Amino acid sequence: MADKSSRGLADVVAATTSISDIDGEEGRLFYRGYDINDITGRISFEECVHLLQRGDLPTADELGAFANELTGARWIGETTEALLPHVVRSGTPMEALRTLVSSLAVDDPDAADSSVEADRRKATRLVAQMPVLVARYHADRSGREVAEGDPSLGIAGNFLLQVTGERPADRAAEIFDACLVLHADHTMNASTFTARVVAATLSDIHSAITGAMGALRGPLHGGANEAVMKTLSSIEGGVDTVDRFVRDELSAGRKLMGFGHRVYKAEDPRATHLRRMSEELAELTGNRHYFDFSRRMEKAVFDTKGLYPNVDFYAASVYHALGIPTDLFTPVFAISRMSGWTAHVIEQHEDNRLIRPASEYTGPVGRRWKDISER
Ligand SMILES: CC(=O)SCCNC(=O)CCNC(=O)[C@H](O)C(C)(C)COP(=O)(O)OP(=O)(O)OC[C@H]1O[C@@H](n2cnc3c(N)ncnc32)[C@H](O)[C@@H]1OP(=O)(O)O
Ligand SMILES: O=C([O-])CC(=O)C(=O)O
Repeated sequence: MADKSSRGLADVVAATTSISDIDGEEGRLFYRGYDINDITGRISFEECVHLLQRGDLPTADELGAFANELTGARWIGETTEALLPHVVRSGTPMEALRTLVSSLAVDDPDAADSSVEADRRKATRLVAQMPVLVARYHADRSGREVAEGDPSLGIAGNFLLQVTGERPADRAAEIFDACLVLHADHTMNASTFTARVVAATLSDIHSAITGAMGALRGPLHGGANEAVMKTLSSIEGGVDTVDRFVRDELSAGRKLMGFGHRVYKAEDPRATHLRRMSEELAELTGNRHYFDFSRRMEKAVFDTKGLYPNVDFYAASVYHALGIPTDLFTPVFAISRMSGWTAHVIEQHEDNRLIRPASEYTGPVGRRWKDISER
């Protein structure tokens, strides 16, 4: 047994995986051996899901069949439909969606089957269901009918259609599709690790995903994209006030969300792509406000603290420009990460061992019981 604990399990190798890999020194990310820089903008999210869940990029025939499977699974089931009006009334979107994702298990046709083959079918279904669930949630809380889905659109385009109520421009759908690819998997991040811990008790895939949703929600993980938008929009004054804002926040000992990373010692490669997308959308929409503020903040944080932006930083201005409501940014992350989480649950179940690390005891020793009257 290791004789020293690692705070936050930093640098501990907690699993073997063939799904994704990171070179933190060089700032590189690989999905099943493909460099993210090579595939972003070249593969669709559907191809990415196939790669993560099934091991390879699909052939044209495989992609056709897989896309049909995904389109056919754009439903949420009677139980979730019935639960929806109850959960929209309270809590944040991630709280509601965590409950709703769990309820998807009830009407899943493979609910009673815990085989790896059934895991695969459930995994594909969950990827198709998540965007529908987020869109339905948003429509219900807004007191309107969800826009009718379009089976000719992929997951990205259909989601933008159903959330904004407007058919997205082709380029907007392409950019969002690339965002989904960029967020799909990231080795042993907190939510994926959570999913694997749950799966490793031989619990079911919906339980593992429900746990992952809870872990993703926090502002130190997926919740940071929403926090970034709130920070950017809280800055009063012009872009020149950003330097002072950053200085004040950092000198008060507060963290700036969207910066720093446990693994990357160089720029997060996803941030490089998202920065470009943010700039392109600023040009396309004719509104540079949040892009300019983001650039200035990035420079100020780097100059003051030497921290790089992570995936959540430029995702905020990109999602905002795409018309996605701020409190749906983390649910959007979950739509994409569902592909990685489910791939990891399958991998865990295929070669399982209970995940049960050790701990280092730091409490008192040698205490003796006293009767309650003497304590
Ligand atoms: C999809 C994702 O999950 S990406 C990450 C999303 N999360 C965020 O953006 C939240 C802001 N970032 C952070 O809190 C951290 O950088 C994390 C959680 C991502 C990584 O955490 P850790 O590896 O545990 O690093 P830790 O929090 O210990 O930071 C190390 C040092 O850098 C500082 N630091 C790290 N990130 C930040 C930040 N965003 N703002 C200010 N200071 C920071 C810490 O204060 C600490 O300084 P110290 O050594 O002087 O005390
Ligand atoms: O890997 C991490 O710790 C967090 C992260 O960037 C992600 O989950 O995408």
